[in-house]
Amino acid sequence: MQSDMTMPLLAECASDLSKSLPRSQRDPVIGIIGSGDFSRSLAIRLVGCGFRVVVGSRQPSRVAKGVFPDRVEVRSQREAIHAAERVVFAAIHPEHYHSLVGLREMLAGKVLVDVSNATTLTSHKQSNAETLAELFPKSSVVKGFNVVSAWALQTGAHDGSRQVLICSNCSDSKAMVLELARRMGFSPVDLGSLCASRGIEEAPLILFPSWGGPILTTLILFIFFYGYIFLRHILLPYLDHRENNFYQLPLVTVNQTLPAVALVTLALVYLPGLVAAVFQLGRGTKYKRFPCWLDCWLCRRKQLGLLSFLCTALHAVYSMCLTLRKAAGYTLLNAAYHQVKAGIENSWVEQLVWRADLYLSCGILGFGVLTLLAITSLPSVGNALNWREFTFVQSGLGYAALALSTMHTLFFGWDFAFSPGAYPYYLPPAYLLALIPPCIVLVGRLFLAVPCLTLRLAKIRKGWESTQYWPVNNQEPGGSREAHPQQNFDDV
Ligand SMILES: NC(=O)C1=CN([C@@H]2O[C@H](COP(=O)(O)OP(=O)(O)OC[C@H]3O[C@@H](n4cnc5c(N)ncnc54)[C@H](OP(=O)(O)O)[C@@H]3O)[C@@H](O)[C@H]2O)C=CC1
Ligand SMILES: [Fe+3]
Repeated sequence: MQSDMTMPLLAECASDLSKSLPRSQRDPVIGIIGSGDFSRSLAIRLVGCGFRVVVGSRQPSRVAKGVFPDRVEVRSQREAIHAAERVVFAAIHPEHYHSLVGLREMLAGKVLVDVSNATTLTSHKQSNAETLAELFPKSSVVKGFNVVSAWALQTGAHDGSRQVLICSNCSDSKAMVLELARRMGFSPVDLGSLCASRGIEEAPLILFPSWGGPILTTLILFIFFYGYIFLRHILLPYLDHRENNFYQLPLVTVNQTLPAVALVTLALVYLPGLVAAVFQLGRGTKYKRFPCWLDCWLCRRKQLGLLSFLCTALHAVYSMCLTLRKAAGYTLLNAAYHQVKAGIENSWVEQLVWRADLYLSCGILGFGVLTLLAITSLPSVGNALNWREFTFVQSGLGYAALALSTMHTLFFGWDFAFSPGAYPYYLPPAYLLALIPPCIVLVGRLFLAVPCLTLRLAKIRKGWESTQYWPVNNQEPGGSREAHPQQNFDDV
């Protein structure tokens, strides 16, 4: 590595990068080898951030006009490396790295950024960045800009995809690339030495890393409620008195399961916030780390909320299709026949009409608010909101959605839960079980709204700490005391 030899120059360049330079000839020149898709996205982003870019192609004349913005120069690979002050991106596939060996001396002393992704998950292979470092021992190889899709490079999407992972054996070169990433509007994460490069390269291959837990939770809830409803409504009546309800399996049982899963999942979105608030109140500080399980749970709320939304949407569609079923037609005809036989002319029951209307209205409103929550959780929409608006939508409207869904279920149950007929085989209806978590959350939220608790929590979230956390020789809060650089989770 060239860290010793190039240190003063690299440091100088790093400080250059940190300055907000006007778009002029003084802008740092960045070289990109390769004129493919990634190169194009990177170049657009770089020029947009005030850098001058020279793309190095094997055949510059073959690169169509308009592929790159006008401010990007497309030259030969040699010219691009020569023009680049310090940083050269290798935006070519790793299989072709050896084709650059002839340029080794030109690349000596420069920072060579490897952006390649792995194509397969292997535990024994050398990473692409390590291969590049072996091929170019006189250059400082920095691994970086992975996980970011070409789309994110172009749009600068304000979500997790803004995070770029960076590692290198040369700390000065790494510092420079970290600063470059920051100037490009990303949130770079320093992962240490080049040993971390394989993990970085393989990161994009790991599918839905943050969805595993929420999907598994939803699946377990689905299996539990489906099994429970099957047992209570279908299997036990069949074993008991040969009542054949198996026709309910594909639609009715699924439609009873979905709202139960949706309700519990939605409660699981708001439960960790309450638990976190209880932790903060109990500890009297917000600077102490939450337990890992709570941290992890808090980070999965968006996914749980979206899965709850999916179940609710499916429940809405299933419910609308219920009347289209053959079974619904037969049931209606049978009921009409029995009514005629019994000589009943008017079957209108005012109370049941109110019940059905309130039940439907709460359901529709709850679904509407949940849809709004799902839309605002999209990065492009969420970014258009300021912090207070986002908190209002995600927390205020979130609780409204939970309350409406709970009321929808309560109106569905009406007073049925109090009749002995609701407990065949001593099993309560599934919706009663599903009501437990949201009721805990709503009651917990009301409890936290008690003024003395709200005020204490607000103080803690503004940085106040209980006296037990003051250092012995500095009994004044806020004095020279340094906050723990740990958990700072306000959004609970
Ligand atoms: N960090 C991230 O998230 C992402 C990283 N990548 C990585 O970026 C790299 C480039 O990907 P992408 O732009 O999609 O690929 P493309 O196939 O679109 O472009 C590759 C370019 O490499 C150049 N090249 C240089 N030498 C050779 C050679 N010997 N044979 C063939 N081509 C050569 C070509 O440009 P020319 O003909 O002008 O020389 C070609 O346009 C890959 O390593 C990929 O893994 C890609 C997407 C996202
Ligand atoms: Fe419903």
